Amino acid sequence: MSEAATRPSADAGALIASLDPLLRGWLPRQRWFAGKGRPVTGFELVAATELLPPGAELGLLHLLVRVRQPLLAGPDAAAEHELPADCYQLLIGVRAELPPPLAPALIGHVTQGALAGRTVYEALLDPRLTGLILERLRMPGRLGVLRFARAEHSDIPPALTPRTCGVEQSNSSLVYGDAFILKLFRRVVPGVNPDLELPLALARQDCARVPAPAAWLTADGVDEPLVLGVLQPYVRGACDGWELALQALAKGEDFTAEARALGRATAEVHAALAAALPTVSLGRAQVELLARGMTERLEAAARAVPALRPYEPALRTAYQALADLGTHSGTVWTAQRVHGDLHLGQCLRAPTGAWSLIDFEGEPARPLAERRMPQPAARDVAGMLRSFDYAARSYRPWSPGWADVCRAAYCTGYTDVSGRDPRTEPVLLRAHETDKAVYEAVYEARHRPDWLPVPLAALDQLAADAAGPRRGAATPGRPDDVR
Ligand SMILES: Nc1ncnc2c1ncn2[C@@H]1O[C@H](COP(=O)(O)OP(=O)(O)O)[C@@H](O)[C@H]1O
Ligand SMILES: O=P(O)(O)O[C@H]1O[C@H](CO)[C@@H](O[C@H]2O[C@H](CO)[C@@H](O)[C@H](O)[C@H]2O)[C@H](O)[C@H]1O
Repeated sequence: MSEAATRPSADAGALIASLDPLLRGWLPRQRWFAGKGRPVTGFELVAATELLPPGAELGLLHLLVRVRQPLLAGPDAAAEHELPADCYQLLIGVRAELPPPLAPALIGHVTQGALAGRTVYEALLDPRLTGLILERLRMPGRLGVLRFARAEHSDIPPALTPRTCGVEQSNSSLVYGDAFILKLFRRVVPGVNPDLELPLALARQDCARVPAPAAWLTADGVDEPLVLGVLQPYVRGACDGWELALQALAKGEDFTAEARALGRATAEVHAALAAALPTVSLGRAQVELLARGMTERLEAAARAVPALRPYEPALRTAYQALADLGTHSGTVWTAQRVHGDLHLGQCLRAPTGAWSLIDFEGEPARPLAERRMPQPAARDVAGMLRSFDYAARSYRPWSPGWADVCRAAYCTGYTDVSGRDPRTEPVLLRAHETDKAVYEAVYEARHRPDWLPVPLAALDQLAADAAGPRRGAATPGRPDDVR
């Protein structure tokens, strides 16, 4: 293919036909493949771009591929996507033969078409090819449907040594010289990706809590624009909040100072987001809509995860209480852009002790339009409160007291900066915490069934609280009712 043949063409059609049998076997095994549990019935090429034309020795193809899969019942049914077929970003290396260190990258040997006789493989495991991707990002411009952009004043040195980021994740990341990290989105959805939009908005506010995008990769000229990757400064020597929380639990150490610092960091990011992007007042109709959305997610989740069904009637009352408050008391909440999937794993602590927040994509299974809607800041607060509970419950013996004090310290830190204590809105907070735990139950049923008891235990407690406050617990509305 030449550069002119970067849109689907007869050549490109032949290319995908030749890769089809190999991708069918390889794709479902990838951690980031969102369609697990449903058979792959075919591929449709959206765009193919040669980042390095496959010459005699080496080639690099950038593919956007729609994966056809039937919708089945089960946990997936709660996670409808807005596209008829999910679109994935693939970076395919092409060689005559794979050198032994690249053996784990193998996708397969092509037997037909222009690449017949060649070996194709996961390009992100090949430093020669990932180095080339960074060089492209350093030079703004277009290649086929791909557009490489760079932030003004960003300084990206050449020839930084690339390595893959070892963690299991929903996307794929590459670290360059411990100076930058490039996140390449795997399942890509049309429209503005909040993982680029929000960090750019925060950078405009000089918010130091979020690494500012240095360069990014998008596609246009396809059906709708797509955000494909974001390069950000790498927080060297950082440890994420989840690891730190587990270490503290293992050593029997207090984590409340960190929890309070995290509360402050969250409030700073919320303030910067509220300053950068529109906020709205949630009147009666909007609160009803919010509560209805939560109820519908609960219903869908209960259809998909049978273990949720016994709690459904009691959990509904948490949402009803939210709707009632909005309707009858005239309470008006403010909604703003939020992180959307905040948990301890999304918080990085630098060796200096400073916390950064990352991964503003929101809950990946939710439609993009929903993820980009202004929401009460309580949504992120609830995500973090759930995360302290997760950490405490994942450690044996379970130490509920550890979670209680962290949750309270987090809220105190949030109040330090915002002047608003999230605990003074217990109905709003409880509804969001319930909604988050319901999401987690679906997430765990789908990805990590062994972890399902963690959100279920929380839902059990939330359902009991909805029926009446637990004995010895503070009255709802009192600041210490957060646990
Ligand atoms: N700016 C950064 N500095 C250091 N490490 C980072 C940075 N951004 C991400 N990471 C690391 O990469 C991992 C995955 O990043 P994340 O944005 O959460 O991807 P995903 O959406 O695929 O989960 C994080 O858990 C963290 O370990
Ligand atoms: O991969 P993402 O960061 O986009 O988030 C997804 O995976 C998370 C698990 O890796 C999941 O988080 C849940 O488990 C965490 C512990 O592993 C816990 O700290 C979180 O509180 C809990 O929600 C997240 O929900 C999911 O979207």
